[in-house]
Amino acid sequence: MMIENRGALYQSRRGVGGASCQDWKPPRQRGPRSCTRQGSGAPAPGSGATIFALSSGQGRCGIAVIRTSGPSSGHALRSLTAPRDLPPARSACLRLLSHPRSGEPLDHALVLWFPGPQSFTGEDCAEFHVHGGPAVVSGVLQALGSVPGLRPAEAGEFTRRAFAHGKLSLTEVEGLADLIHAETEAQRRQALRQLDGELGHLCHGWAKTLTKALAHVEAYIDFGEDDNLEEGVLEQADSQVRELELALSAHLRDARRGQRLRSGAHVVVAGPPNAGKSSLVNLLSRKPVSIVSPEPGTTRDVLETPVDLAGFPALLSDTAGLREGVGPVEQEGVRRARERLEQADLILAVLDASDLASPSSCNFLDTVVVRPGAGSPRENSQRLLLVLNKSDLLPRGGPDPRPDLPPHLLLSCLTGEGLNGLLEALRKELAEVCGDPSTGPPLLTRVRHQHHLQGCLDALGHYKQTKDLALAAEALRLARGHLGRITGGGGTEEVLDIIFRDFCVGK
Ligand SMILES: Nc1nc2c(ncn2[C@@H]2O[C@H](COP(=O)(O)OP(=O)(O)OP(=O)(O)O)[C@@H](O)[C@H]2O)c(=O)[nH]1
Ligand SMILES: [K+]
Ligand SMILES: [Mg+2]
Repeated sequence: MMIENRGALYQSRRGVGGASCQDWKPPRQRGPRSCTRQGSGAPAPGSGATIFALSSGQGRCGIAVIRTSGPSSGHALRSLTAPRDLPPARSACLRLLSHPRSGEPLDHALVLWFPGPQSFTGEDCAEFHVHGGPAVVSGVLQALGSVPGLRPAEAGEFTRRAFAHGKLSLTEVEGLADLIHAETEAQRRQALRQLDGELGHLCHGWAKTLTKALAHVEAYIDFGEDDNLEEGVLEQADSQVRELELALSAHLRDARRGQRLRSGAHVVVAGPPNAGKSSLVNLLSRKPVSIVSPEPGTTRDVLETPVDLAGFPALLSDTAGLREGVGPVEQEGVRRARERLEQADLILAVLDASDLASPSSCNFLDTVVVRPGAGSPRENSQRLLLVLNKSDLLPRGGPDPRPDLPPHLLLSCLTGEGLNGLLEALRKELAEVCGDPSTGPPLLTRVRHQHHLQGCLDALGHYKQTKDLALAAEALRLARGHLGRITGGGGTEEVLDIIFRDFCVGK
């Protein structure tokens, strides 16, 4: 805040809108999942009804899990297991399930009873672990449908109810969606950390700092002329805001990484014709994605394939060999290859180790790899791994073919020699590109997170610029509102719809 003469700038006794920092409820502390949290802002769609769904995957399987959530869960469980009573809470019991109307036996199943609020959704829940045959599953689903007050669940409705009852924050809901969809180890780690509430905790910590700063500013507004007020309250608020700005900026700089970890890093394989680019793509994706042939200029289009590269998700692109003076079709391929290179997060630059002196190799080294000392560091934080392929064609145990080249790896796609070294190098590079979910700070995996952090930062910018105490307090409230929305406070229905759309029925 740029306050020059505080006495003269005193504006109002309570700031704009009159809301004090007391209005803001500190978010739930992590603890047993039994506690409920008010004010998540999302009404559960159709809450009141009891929902049921198959929660395990579709199709024939050993065990299928069907669950219910809502006030009639206990009644449903009793109806299907009559004449037995409800099992003890949270312990598995073997029961004969029968149709409540016809009495026809359906299956011997393990049943579980989770009285609310100590359940996933916070409501009364029941689980039926039945044999996974399609007829058993549909029989039990039909039986549940015949119990009054029960209806099939919509996609994501269990999780939405958990959110509405304060069992999960919005970032945790996103973590859960990501965990269900995680295809690589790094994605799983990231999702689990988010589900465990790490990002939420970070935001809560930041929001707490803002609440303190706001309290200081409001105290000054209220008692600025009082002698009792501790010296330097506004300076304290300013320094808290400065620290927060630094922290938020650091996280925003990393924002792209988390998004890459969610959707896959762009890894582009490029090099002169016949270097073995397609051979490498096939080797890394463990399937014949691209045609390999001794004829230079085989690959023309950009061929994309999603792969798990050393535990990280990547979109691997094979491209046409870069060379000049070719026909129009190959020329178009070369143009597309160059275009794709610009979008790469990581370039896998491939050269034929036995052909490093050819004009196309030299040209590629000069224009794409850029020799040390010859050019500036790569723009836009793009990374590059230089791979000299066909090492099997070099004399065995001979010297490095080109010690003057930038750091490089030797590989033979033919024999597989050097593949482990390449995967290890890829793991390190991708940890830079996507962030390392085993060690790094919590990642911002969604544009939504980035948007609100930026909004918070902008509001802090206004705080610093304004000379008006009331507006400064308002800017702090706005900044805190953005942090709250990351974890789900006051979320609009549309945002919730988008997030819950990631879920399937039964989750
Ligand atoms: N000896 C040896 N030959 C290889 C190796 N890798 C690929 N080749 C051969 O090199 C030739 C070219 O391989 P490709 O994978 O088609 O090369 P490319 O870079 O995709 O070629 P273009 O798409 O034409 O630019 C093929 O005959 C491959 O069998 C290797 O490690 N050692
Ligand atoms: K080729
Ligand atoms: Mg090729």
